[in-house]
Amino acid sequence: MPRLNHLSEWSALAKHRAELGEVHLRDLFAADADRGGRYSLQVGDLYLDYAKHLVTDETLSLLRELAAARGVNELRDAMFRGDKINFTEHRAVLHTALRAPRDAVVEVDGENVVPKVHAVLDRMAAFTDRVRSGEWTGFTGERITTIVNIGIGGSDLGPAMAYEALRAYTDRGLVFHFVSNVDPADLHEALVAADPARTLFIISSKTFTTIETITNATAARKWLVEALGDEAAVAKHFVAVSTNANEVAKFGIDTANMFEFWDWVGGRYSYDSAIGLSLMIALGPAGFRQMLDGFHLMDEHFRTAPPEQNAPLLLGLLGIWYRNFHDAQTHAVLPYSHYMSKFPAYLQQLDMESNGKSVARDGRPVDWDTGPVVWGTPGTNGQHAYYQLLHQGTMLVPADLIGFARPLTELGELAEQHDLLMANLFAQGQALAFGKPAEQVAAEGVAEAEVPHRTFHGNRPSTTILATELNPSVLGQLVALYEHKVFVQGAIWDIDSFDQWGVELGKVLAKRIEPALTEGAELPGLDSSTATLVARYRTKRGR
Ligand SMILES: O=P(O)(O)OC[C@H]1O[C@H](O)[C@H](O)[C@@H](O)[C@@H]1O
Repeated sequence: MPRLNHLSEWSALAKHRAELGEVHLRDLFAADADRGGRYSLQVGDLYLDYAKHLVTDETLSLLRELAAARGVNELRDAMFRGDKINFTEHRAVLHTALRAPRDAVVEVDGENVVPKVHAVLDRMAAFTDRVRSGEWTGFTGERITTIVNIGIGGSDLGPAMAYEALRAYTDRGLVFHFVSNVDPADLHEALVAADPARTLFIISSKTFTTIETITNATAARKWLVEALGDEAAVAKHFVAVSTNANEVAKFGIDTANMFEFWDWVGGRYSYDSAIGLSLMIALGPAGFRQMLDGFHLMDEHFRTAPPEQNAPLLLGLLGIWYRNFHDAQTHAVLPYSHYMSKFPAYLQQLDMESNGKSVARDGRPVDWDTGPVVWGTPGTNGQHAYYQLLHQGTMLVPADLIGFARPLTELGELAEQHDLLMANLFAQGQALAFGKPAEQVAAEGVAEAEVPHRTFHGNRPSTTILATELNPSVLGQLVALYEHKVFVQGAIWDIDSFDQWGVELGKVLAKRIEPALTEGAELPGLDSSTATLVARYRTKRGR
């Protein structure tokens, strides 16, 4: 297959981009009274409005032609089939099997993995029921009331994000902490008010060798054993989630208390696996299943919907349009929901660890840009902080505005504020797209010298995702939408979206540097900048 930028479909898009020039959304809307209706999709509970994008019918069809030329559908089918599309690690990529129904068949090396998936889900559900009912007690017979997930990256961000998003559906009698940082402050804050006799630790690590997680888990075990005065307490207060039974046993957790997953689940695609155990305890097995069904709904949509109606394909292609043909370097995700506060951070790993690559499948450097910086915080807070740059800065920042039509019933009378929240979402999409022309500003009587400062050029693209309400299924649909969007982009950029070699070097160097900090070990050949920092640190640390 020719390199991406040698494809005629690529050149056609570049030519089209030049021809479109600075066409304004005001004109695109004026020319088509039904643009808002035509440029929209409904998938499950998600309504996607993509009318406020700098695209025409021709742009969209050229983008779809690029996807076809890059074999996006073929690679998608290979992923769902269990082919080893993670080619640098020779692994299948089957997070979609984690949410497949019980009777589905997905084979890896000739073995159907779906029964294994459901066997673990069943064990998780049984354990969850025991913890929630109080049947599973701590070492001294007390009921478990605090659950601490210790994990990092994909073994933290998914459950932490989803717990926050779905708080209203959780057992409010249980307290949850998600400890990830090797900064001792993180564990300290989780334990400071916790009662050891009532605390359950879930040690979540695909490899069970991640230094931050093992360090925190070791400290937690020490805290527990010291408090309860018996090593035997570990069995009642520690469970593990991992693919690596040997390391779990070495750490001292009985593998009977281990929940398994597999090497064909990438870390950042893993929270539907046993990595979601803390979340399942929070939601209960039925809520967790609703979430998995939401994921599955989007999987099926992605797998079967025609290109014109395929939401992940569309979002992926729009991202390509801005990244590669408008030089947009970042992508903002702006949820208009307080509960979704951790969603952008979750997407950062999903997107940036997947597509922050610069080597193509053929081993040569890419000659095109790949993944953008993904960032964001909940609206409306961002409006009073960085939206200034979105509206009047010099960068083009495509944005996803995410909102929910119905407020949660739990909010009671407070739900009245929801309309104001959503009015802000709609207003921002409108302001970004259409701006406020100088003539309009001047007509309002603004002094001439101030007119340019108060003018909004507009033409800043956004997708609006309006979901019915925030619930487990809808969250699953949303996350899967982004997973598959990232997949589409990786396929087009011709990179391996499922490895993460870029995180390795720092880990190796940290291991080398640590003995220099603790024991003053020599570090031959250390650069003068790092050497000075190390020496200064030791002095200030009193060593
Ligand atoms: O689950 P673990 O093996 O502990 O890995 C935790 C995380 O750390 C790694 O360095 C990777 O960058 C992540 O993809 C992974 O999710």
